[in-house]
Amino acid sequence: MPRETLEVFRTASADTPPIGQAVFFCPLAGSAKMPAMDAIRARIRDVPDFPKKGIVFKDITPVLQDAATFKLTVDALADRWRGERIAKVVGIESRGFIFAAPLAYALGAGLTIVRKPGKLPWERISEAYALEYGQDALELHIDAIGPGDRVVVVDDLLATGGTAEAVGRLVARQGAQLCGYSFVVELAFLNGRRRLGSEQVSSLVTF
Ligand SMILES: O=P(O)(O)OC[C@H]1O[C@H](OP(=O)(O)OP(=O)(O)O)[C@H](O)[C@@H]1O
Ligand SMILES: Nc1ncnc2[nH]cnc12
Repeated sequence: MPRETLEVFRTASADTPPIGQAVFFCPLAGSAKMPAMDAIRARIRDVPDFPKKGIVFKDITPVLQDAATFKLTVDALADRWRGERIAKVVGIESRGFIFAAPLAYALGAGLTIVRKPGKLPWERISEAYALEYGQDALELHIDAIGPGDRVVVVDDLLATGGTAEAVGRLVARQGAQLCGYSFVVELAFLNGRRRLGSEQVSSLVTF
């Protein structure tokens, strides 16, 4: 197992309740008895050895499957950016799209999608970023955001920060104003926020 793979995906699992317990708590999500962030945290499932042996994958599908928890997750993301005159929410393929679209709707902002190579049909710019083996890239339509647009970049999870950092470069190349990055989950031990500029980063749940 390459060392970087282990570091990116390994997360502590001891403090995450089993999913059966989370189902029990669901009706209290967002109430005084169970604050929103705890309700979200309770529904993030650790999956050991996915996608490779030694990796603990943070599975967000239980957050999505529960109506109350999905709603309070989107509401919590929106609360961070309400009143900030955000013109575009930039969602990162693919799990970032899940949260970026309802956030854009909640803020009355446009949705901009950043996609993996070969998916966007129109004229585009591209930024490479490091993976465990070699490189990948992300792409943005040239007419998606423009000079002065106030934008927030959204993804489900911050690990090393390489993905979000590449998107930050795409945003900067278009002359848009990056107001910050929003994540549902942050793997703090990987220090991704330091790479992005800590003051720029907000996340709902930290492991
Ligand atoms: O901070 P980093 O170390 O760059 O890692 C975080 C990225 O990894 C995951 O995406 P993945 O590439 O697995 O794609 P997916 O959303 O299509 O599953 C996650 O959704 C983030 O985009
Ligand atoms: N541990 C992890 N769980 C889910 N997505 C990830 N992306 C990078 N590391 C991850």
